[in-house]
Amino acid sequence: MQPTVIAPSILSADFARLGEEVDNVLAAGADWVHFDVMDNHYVPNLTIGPMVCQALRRHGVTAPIDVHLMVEPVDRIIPDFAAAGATDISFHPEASRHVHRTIQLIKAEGCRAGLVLNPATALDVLDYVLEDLDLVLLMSVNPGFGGQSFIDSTLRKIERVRERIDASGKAIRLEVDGGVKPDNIARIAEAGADTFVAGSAIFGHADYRQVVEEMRAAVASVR
Ligand SMILES: O=C(CO)[C@H](O)[C@H](O)COP(=O)(O)O
Repeated sequence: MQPTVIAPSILSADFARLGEEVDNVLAAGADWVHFDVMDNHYVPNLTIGPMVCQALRRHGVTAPIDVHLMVEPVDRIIPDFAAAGATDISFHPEASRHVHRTIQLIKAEGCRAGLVLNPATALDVLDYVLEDLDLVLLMSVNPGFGGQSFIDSTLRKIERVRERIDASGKAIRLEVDGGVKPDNIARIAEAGADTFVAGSAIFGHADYRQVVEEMRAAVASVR
């Protein structure tokens, strides 16, 4: 299993002070910046694009930027995010005509490639591409909005994906996104996740360091 990563989703940050918010959450001990891109087409919400990613790099952010593309079609925007400083780019299989080709495109652009599975997406989609991936991102809410409740059936899914990653023998991260909080993160880690996205739980709290430390301690208690 990969070392633990806590990746705050900036979807719940104060966009009017984004650079400062990202600085503060990284100073509080977060590992990655999780960057949610919504197009009002694949999901019914609209957020931020490559210019904002580039602005964070220009602001001085050096941490990995983990881009979650909720965008359809997806291929055209991938080079723009790579040029803007993304390190990890994940996409939904439904948003790509040719999933294998999209994975190769992300890698050719110098980024780590992830596939995102919605709560109702079957694991079959991993059958012929798992070993090409650097990351599997399991959504534990339906994509589109922050602040939703964790869907408990995701725990069984995390276990199944953990088995498949371990059987592959590859260094593939298992990331979970949606409704992750200090009081459920241990169960999520126990099921097999190593990378944890949390938006409202972190940015909705006055003390980012306290939440990040609480989350990391909860994960450490079961790993
Ligand atoms: O991808 C997302 C929604 O599509 C968000 O990253 C996710 O929901 C995180 O927010 P929260 O921790 O508040 O649930």
